[in-house]
Amino acid sequence: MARIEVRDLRVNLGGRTVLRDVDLSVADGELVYLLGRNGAGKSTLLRSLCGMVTPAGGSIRIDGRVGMHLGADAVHPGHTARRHLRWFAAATGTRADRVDAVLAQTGVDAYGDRRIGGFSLGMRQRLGIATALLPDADALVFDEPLNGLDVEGILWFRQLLTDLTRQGRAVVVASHLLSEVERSADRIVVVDRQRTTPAVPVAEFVGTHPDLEAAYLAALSPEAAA
Ligand SMILES: Nc1ncnc2c1ncn2[C@@H]1O[C@H](COP(=O)(O)OP(=O)(O)OP(=O)(O)O)[C@@H](O)[C@H]1O
Repeated sequence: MARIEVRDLRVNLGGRTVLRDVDLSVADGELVYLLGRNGAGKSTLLRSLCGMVTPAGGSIRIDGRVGMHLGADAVHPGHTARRHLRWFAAATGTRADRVDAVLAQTGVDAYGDRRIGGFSLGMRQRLGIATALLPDADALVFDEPLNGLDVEGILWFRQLLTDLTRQGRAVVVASHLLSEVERSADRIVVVDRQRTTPAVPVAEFVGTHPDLEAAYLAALSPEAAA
């Protein structure tokens, strides 16, 4: 049984269907990237995995804990990074000593006692990544974690994803950065017209196209009909 199992998922938001017929399985040690246009439904799928959106149909099963980073702004600006993580640890029943560990792991320890309201986007992304790492989870979900990271941060995050999957964790990431997807995805899913394509390995997805970008563009529905 896969760590993450989504079957026939349907999600309605604001009176309209955002996702339908979504199936997705992610095994331990696997990194699946979600691609798709702005507004396609990637965040909605990730939020559904995390139990933050109630599906209108279908099922979602995740075996074990989920670590989540669903956006750089899901924090109280008046708190320090350390206080945010302590609060989050208490709220999720996580051992308090993991706060210092993830602060160091993500580099947030350099500004851990500053208020989040004064953080740059990259600093907030790192804090979000720290929050996802905090529960030492079996499954991890990251929504556009690369936006705002500097070059060293992007390299660091790529290595982090490799480490997380080598440790046997199931990881799902939404991103528009095809260069990163190409480098590290095990499988790719495109969210388009409320549906998802089957999760396939990068080489299979690219097929006879010259590169991932060409394959991705070919996989999209015509924009006018989206
Ligand atoms: N709370 C909400 N109420 C109503 N509609 C919503 C809500 N949240 C999202 N939507 C709609 O659901 C659709 C999917 O949005 P979602 O944020 O999942 O897209 P996305 O693929 O993550 O986009 P992006 O690449 O821009 O981050 C959009 O049409 C959006 O307007």
